[in-house]
Amino acid sequence: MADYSKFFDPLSLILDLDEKIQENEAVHDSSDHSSQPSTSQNKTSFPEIVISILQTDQTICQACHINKWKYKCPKCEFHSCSLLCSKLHKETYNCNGIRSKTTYIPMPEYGYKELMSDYVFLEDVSRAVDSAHPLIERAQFSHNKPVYEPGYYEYNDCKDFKGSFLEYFLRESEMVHAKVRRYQSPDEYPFTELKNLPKPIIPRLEYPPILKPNNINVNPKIMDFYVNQIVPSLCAMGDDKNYGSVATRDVTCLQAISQRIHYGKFVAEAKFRDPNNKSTYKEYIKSRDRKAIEELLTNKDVEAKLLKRLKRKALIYGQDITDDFKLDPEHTSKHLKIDVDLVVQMYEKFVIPLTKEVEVDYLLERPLDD
Ligand SMILES: O=C(O)C(=O)C[C@]1(C(=O)O)C=C[C@@H](O)C=C1
Repeated sequence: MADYSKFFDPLSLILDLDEKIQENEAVHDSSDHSSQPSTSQNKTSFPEIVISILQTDQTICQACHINKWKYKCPKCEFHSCSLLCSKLHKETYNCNGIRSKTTYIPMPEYGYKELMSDYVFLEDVSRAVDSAHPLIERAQFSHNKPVYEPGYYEYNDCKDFKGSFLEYFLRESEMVHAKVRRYQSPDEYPFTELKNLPKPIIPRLEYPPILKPNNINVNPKIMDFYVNQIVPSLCAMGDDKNYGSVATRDVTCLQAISQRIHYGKFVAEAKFRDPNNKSTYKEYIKSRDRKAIEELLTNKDVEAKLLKRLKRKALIYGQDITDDFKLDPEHTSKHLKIDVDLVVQMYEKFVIPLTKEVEVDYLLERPLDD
């Protein structure tokens, strides 16, 4: 953040100084009538006055140092009293006044508005693209069934592991990630049970405690759907022997889908905090009415928009850029590396419903008192 201790408008400082000096002199002049003799030693010195102005109390505008502040810059928290002072701080600190989506906000100030704004931001960057994009990469390889067959390989470094090559590779990846505290982040959930993962080797990061404590983890469902439905329908039949490449892509896909779906917890928290719906949510939660909760949090318009955007993005990112490539305005499948309709269907039939399931589960576990 900018160092405001050095910020001042010279003109206001002079005016302010003048005022302080006059006040100071008035105090000392009037003290002539008191029992305290006025001496040059007990007058406030010039540097002291400057310091006292620069260390103004927290209620004063940080631009003019005269008026009480009224506005707090959403980006850098600069306090200003007027449009003019706000403009001045923007110019001086080259601040655009737009709240950074990644800025940490202390929990008491983190309400429905911030949660929704973060959610919309994340929705943009991660909900549609990030979880669909890796699928395009995975679709470049054949199904490669052995990757998913338990016991296909024996693992010399862990003889008693009987899972598939994908599960082995996922577990190894998650062990490394656990060491660098990936699963302490409230939007990251491992597929491997936490008790089988090593402790982080670096200290815990403090995240704003937005979510209420909960144990919801739908990764077993995601794994099942991914291996048995997504991969076989998205990839060409057969075996091209690229097992390592396939496993790396699978891990990326699974993590992206998992993050997207578990993000439902944040969405649910935001929806619950919405002052317009809070009491209705509470009522449905108290009566354990899953269906009513789901209906209340469903927004069909958002779903339709999301699917439309997903299709557009998959069409664009899924284009095969060959030498004779020309952007196909009709988006015909001639240059496509992925079955776009299948991706959309997958979201419609599985990703969105499971996100909603997470939202409902979270709300049913959430304490009602705040
Ligand atoms: O955006 C929301 O409001 C959500 O709850 C998330 C989501 C989704 O999975 O994308 C789920 C349910 C809503 O009907 C719309 C979208």
